[in-house]
Amino acid sequence: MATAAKIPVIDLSGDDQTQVAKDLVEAAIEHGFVYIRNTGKDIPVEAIDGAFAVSKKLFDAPLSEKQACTIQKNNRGWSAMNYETLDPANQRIGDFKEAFNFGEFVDGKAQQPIPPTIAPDEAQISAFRDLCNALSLKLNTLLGIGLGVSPPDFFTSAHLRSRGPSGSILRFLRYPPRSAITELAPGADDVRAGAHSDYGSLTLLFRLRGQPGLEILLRDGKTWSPVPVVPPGTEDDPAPPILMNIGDLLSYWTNGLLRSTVHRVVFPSGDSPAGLEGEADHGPRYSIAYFCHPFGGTELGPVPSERVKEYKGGLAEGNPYAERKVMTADEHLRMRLEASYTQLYKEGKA
Ligand SMILES: O=C(O)CCC(=O)C(=O)O
Ligand SMILES: [Fe+2]
Repeated sequence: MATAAKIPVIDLSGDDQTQVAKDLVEAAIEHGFVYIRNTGKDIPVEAIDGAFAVSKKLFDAPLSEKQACTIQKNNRGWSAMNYETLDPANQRIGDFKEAFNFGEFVDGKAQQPIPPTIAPDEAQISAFRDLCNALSLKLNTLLGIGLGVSPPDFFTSAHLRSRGPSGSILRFLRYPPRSAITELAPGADDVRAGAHSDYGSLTLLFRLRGQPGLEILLRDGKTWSPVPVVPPGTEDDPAPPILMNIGDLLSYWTNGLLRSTVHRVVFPSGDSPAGLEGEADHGPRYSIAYFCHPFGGTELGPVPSERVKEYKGGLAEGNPYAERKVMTADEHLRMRLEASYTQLYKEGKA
């Protein structure tokens, strides 16, 4: 039986920030994933609880309200069950999930249609997105310091709003239990989210206790390893850690030194795998992701860092996108969206 991934847990509030930066970079090189201990300093626990409450409300809203917000080529809005296919080469049908993507807000107002059911919560969603953005900037700064990039704020400055619009997205996700799916009943090989790497620079992921399902592809390129929601040492924290992972753009910027690790979400298997006791769940699963992107025109060549220059290793296993194929952040995003939303882009070409 698969054993839980041994992903390091980091406390960003450590006194020695140089050490924190180094630990973060080592985890990003070795695993591409790191747990950020959540003691409520960067993102208050109430803000996370509040965001999950709004997410539940959103997905429970009448279908017509969600359909009126159907996802567009700007990557904003609602994607219905099976609409997105994260691993088109290997999936029989699309992901068994619903998702809602929020792009930027201006003065607390969404710049896209949102379901009337959550209109009273608009400012709260905007504030949560801001908190995620601030933590992402902090992590980008630490990565720059830990890698010895010159200047150390190289990554962060590519993410400043003043540089221009970015593809950053706050995403609410709801995965129904297998038992609740009547049409297109999932078969043994079907997944809640197909194997993929993330499209931005880095991702923050919020999960709920007892709702497992995320797996990462290990360095052998074939073993899937479950990622516990509450890893050892964090059981008494006020909230599960925030999971941070490296996306394709930080892989490009570092010639693959930082790993854009392939991951997926599966249906619960029934038993708790070793290290995941208490995480066998049969109800719906909710998660929230913040996909941090630099401004769209950002060029993705390798950054000025000796560590990056010296790196002659490989790219993340099973990730066909870990090597740069395009020049800018916008071009990359467009390439990835075209591959996972075939219907949306086919309609446009007709
Ligand atoms: O729901 C999760 O745990 C992960 C979702 C994910 O990987 C994604 O949306 O990119
Ligand atoms: Fe992902």
